[in-house]
Amino acid sequence: MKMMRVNDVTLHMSDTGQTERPALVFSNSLGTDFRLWDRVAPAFSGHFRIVRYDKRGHGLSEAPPPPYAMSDHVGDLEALLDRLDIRDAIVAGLSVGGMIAQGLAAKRPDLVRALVLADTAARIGTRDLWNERIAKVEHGGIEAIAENVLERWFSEEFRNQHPEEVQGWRAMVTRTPVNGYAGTSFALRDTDYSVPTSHLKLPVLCLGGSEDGSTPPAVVKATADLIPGARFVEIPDAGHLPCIDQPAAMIDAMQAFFQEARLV
Ligand SMILES: O=C(O)CC1=CCC(=O)O1
Repeated sequence: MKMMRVNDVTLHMSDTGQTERPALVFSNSLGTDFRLWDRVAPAFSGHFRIVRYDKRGHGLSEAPPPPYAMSDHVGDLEALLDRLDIRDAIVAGLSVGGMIAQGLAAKRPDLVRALVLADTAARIGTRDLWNERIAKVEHGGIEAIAENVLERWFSEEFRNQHPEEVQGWRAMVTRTPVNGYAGTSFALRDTDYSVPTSHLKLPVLCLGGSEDGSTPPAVVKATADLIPGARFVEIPDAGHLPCIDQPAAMIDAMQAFFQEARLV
């Protein structure tokens, strides 16, 4: 276990793969920890230094009281990469992790060489949606929203075919500290990166799961359309977490992008 204190918060992280090679950094979604990438990260460990971390309020990282701002999450990743002496990373972020990646690329272009934005957007949801979600978890805990979260994360077919696995993901989301879940929901509520994201100038791959109930493919594509030269790929039979239900397709799309953009 590796813990690092940066930006006034203690983060749980992992730093593996080829330490002398360029870094591929993963940032995960609301209610998940860095095990989210267990099926995808190993495919890249021969070519890259692989950095994963639990953002504040998630996994084993510290969970300060809410609210959080997206700039807190961006500042945490910025400080983590500075501390690890990493420049020119490929940052792959899913959902809010993809927003953190967009924010980092806009703030510190020296840290980010390319982006993989999976099941994310420049703005996710509405103010009302996040206010309602925050009220529910603050009153009823994560249990109060768990079933709805799983319905957005996974297609009905996946939930029927993999009930034990879905139970594991349910455990992950319900064990997320309320402070962390609500804190990050405030950050989502208050963030619209449409303008800074439209000014990004780097290779970007946007991925959308065809069955994503949270950021449907059209929403992801609308963000891809904001970014000059960004490529959009829809992953068939994938929900909000293609790294879980379609990891091979996600790996293929990333590998093709890395080759095309001469990142490997
Ligand atoms: O809707 C959900 O629960 C999924 C989600 C939205 C932002 C995020 O990171 O995950």
